[in-house]
Amino acid sequence: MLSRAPRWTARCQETMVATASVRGPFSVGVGRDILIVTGCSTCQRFGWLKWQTVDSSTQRANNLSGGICLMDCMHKYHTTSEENFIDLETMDLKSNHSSPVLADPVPLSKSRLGLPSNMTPFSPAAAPYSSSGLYLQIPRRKVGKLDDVRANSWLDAMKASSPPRKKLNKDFISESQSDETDAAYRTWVMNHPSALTAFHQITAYARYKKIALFLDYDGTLSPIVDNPDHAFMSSAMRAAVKDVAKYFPTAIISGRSRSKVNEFVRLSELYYAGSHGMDIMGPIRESQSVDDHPDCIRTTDEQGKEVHLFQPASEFLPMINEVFDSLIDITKDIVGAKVENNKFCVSVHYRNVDEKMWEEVGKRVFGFMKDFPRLRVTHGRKVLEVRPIIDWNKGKAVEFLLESLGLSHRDDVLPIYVGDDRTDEDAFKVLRESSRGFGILVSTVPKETKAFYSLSDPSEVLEFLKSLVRWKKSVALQPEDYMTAI
Ligand SMILES: O=P(O)(O)OC[C@H]1O[C@H](O[C@H]2O[C@H](CO)[C@@H](O)[C@H](O)[C@H]2O)[C@H](O)[C@@H](O)[C@@H]1O
Repeated sequence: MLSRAPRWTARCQETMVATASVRGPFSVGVGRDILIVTGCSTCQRFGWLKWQTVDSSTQRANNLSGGICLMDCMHKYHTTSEENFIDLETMDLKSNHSSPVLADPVPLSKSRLGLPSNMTPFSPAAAPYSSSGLYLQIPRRKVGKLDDVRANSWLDAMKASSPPRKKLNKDFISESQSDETDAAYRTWVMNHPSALTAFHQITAYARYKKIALFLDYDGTLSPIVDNPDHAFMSSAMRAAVKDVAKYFPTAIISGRSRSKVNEFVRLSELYYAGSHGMDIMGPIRESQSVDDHPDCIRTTDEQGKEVHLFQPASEFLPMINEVFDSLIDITKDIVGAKVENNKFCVSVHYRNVDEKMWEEVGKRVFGFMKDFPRLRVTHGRKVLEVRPIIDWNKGKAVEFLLESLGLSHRDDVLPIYVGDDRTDEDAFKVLRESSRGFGILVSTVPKETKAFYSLSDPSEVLEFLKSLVRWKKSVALQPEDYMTAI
């Protein structure tokens, strides 16, 4: 049963399930209905709502009636972490549609999470509390009402999924709006300094360490373009990535299929992880934990080199293919919609769909995915991404690759992850929480992020990679430093 009592600021309305500030998993009940809300210990975000029938004499749930995911995180959602502060008041729980998955509508801020101002996501939590008063009285609701909770949020998320670029924005917003935008960006950059401006700081820290570089592809190495098949990287970027890979172990971790990203990058000196890290080709090292992993096999790459192939979602392949075909079919009459097969995930692009039709795209995709409880839908940049519900993401991929490279559990290793999208947050978080390395978010607009530094766009990423190489070459001229860093 529940070990901690929620701290309530209770309020219940028809359009809102409940208003509460709580810690840890809790349940809310009246009569025979309870609502269980759990947060995620990994993301420290609001997690799932489940509603259950409860035995009124024992107050124990005896029959699972339904559940919805309120975020795009699929970590283990059961947690007793005191860090899970949840503020339902901030959730806009209304609308009339039903779907199995409700994605995170907007980036969550500390206040949205209900974190007290003196508590960062990394600080130990506040005092424990007693186990009394577990149930909040809320009006009995029809399941339909709970279903109502969802749809507006995915539409909002679709709209917010790729804010207009700052430069473009300036063409059609007023000067004062532009000033405001710039001021917000400047404030944000103070909290997430530019990795170029702070380059000396980064290298000072990296001087006696071995850097391992992890790079996202779309929006990081290649600019965001309308046609996903045309997201080519420039030859200057290719040369820079090739160069950094000479000095630092470098991997690309993309939402694309591994073969597609390989085709774009065409560099054999890198390691590649496709499908949001669910398809990793990494080096063979003497790492028992990698070898022992049930989803990992030894094979050879195109050059005949022995490699590790790790595909933790391989059992989902037939299902993903089926979903891919169906999603093509159900969106074929929506002008501009494009469905992309990323092997262990499927992307439904709506960048080129008239905004008036976005809701229709969402309705059809979420409606269809209702029949696939083992798959989930997350939001990328003007794209809905369908993927297996497994506890695997880009953060896990970073850990796996570090292990494969023999770089885990070493104090002298500095992993750096550069990415622009929400799925990259899992990697930023892993690095931040392990205090091992740091993330660099590529963004022209302020975003809630676990990255430490920022870069505005791929052209700055290029500059950063070139600076790393220049720095490394200069360090290499100093033999003792070089030897330490190897
Ligand atoms: O993890 P990533 O490498 O960043 O991949 C995420 C998605 O990237 C691609 O879509 C994005 O870039 C396209 C090309 O610039 C753009 O048209 C689209 O709107 C963006 O969402 C890719 O096509 C998706 O499959 C990936 O999931």
